[in-house]
Amino acid sequence: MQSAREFNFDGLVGPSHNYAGLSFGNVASFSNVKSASNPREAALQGLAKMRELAARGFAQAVMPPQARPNFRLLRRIGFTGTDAEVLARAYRESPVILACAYSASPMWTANAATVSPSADTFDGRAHFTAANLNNKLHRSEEHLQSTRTLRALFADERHFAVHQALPPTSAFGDEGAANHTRFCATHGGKGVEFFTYGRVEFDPSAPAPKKYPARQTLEASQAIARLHGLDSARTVFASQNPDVIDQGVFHNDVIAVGNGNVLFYHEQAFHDEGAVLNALRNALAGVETELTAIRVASQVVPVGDAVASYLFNSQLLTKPDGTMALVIPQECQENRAVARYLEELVASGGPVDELIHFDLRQSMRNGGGPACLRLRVALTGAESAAMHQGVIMTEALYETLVAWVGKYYRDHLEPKDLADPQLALECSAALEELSRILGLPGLYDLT
Ligand SMILES: NCCC[C@H](NC(=O)CCC(=O)O)C(=O)O
Repeated sequence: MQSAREFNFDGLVGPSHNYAGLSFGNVASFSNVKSASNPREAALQGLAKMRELAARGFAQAVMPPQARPNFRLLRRIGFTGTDAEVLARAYRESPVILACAYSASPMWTANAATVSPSADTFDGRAHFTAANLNNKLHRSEEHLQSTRTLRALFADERHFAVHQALPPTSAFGDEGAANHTRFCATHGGKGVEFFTYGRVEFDPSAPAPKKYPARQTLEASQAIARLHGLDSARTVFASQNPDVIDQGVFHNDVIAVGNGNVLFYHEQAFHDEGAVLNALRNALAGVETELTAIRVASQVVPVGDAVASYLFNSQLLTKPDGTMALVIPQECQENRAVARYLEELVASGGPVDELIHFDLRQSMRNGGGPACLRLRVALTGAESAAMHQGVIMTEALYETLVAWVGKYYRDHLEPKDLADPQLALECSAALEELSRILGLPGLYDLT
């Protein structure tokens, strides 16, 4: 067995970060619709998290933002003319579609792809499948750039396979790693891959939410397991609890998180809690690992508090001494039930003995917490040497990126600003310079 480290690839917030209320079923996105955003602060909050975790010795990398606005989308649906004319007409005729073309959402890289480390796959390569995100117009084209970016970062086909997104239809609704967790004894050893879904396309009798959409289907999760060549004895599929989707749990990572042998979850997360725990225990026995389940009861933290605080959208990170830290948003400290629970958790003598909190308010206002902002990629030493090195977070890269943000980012953006042709020019100049900083020429197709 090779040793491996888990890298967290955090999405760098783009220069047009904004609140457009585009995600029906995501409570925060809906309630902050059309409020003013601060792209500069958003980017700096994300960078501060990356810097701190890198400084603590966690393997940390940055995933570049996507080009905005998406002129290809706007032109394809009939907005013609110069770039400035396209923007003016889209703003006049359909400001919501202009907002979709300007969506901030690629910053949540947990939705960029599903990743299976090489220890789990049939050919011993790390496999990635870009998520089609086809439940929402504003996210449905992210996979094009995600595939391009992943292929630029993980170009060496001896080590990596980057699959294109699943067919973009509701039968294959796929939201990437937000509905996927891997359990293992060590990152380099064989693991158990755990897929959660909200709906089954071809079984109308399967549980499904009534009010809000289920974004992930079983069919999509199964397709990814097939593409990655996972061993069925070490793969578990589980239905989310449709009732909690209807309370704002639009991705499973809003109500559960796993790391190593630990599953930290809310008692209402799954349709059949007992069956999920049994399936995980059995699969983990095959890799000589025992599941540690940290279950949070509704009486202690009601689902509403979990959604409001993003307690479970935390990162559970293994520290060098084997204990775990929970990376939480500041909102957890501000919610009385959650703050009290967390105090008990770290004092309990269990695996989690430290809390690391960050102010991620700009992201949280769109429904993205610490876990949404990162894509986990466990890599062996040879694999991490083979990936593109320019995205690895260092103090020097942090400082360069802070200066870059200072040069290009506005500190105030309102819906009407999306029609300003100057903003589009600022975005493309910023990304052109960023691709130089990261050593990724040709990262963007800016034609
Ligand atoms: N993993 C967190 C994803 C949050 C994301 N929010 C958004 O797209 C909101 C965008 C807006 O409303 O402007 C979503 O719901 O998919």
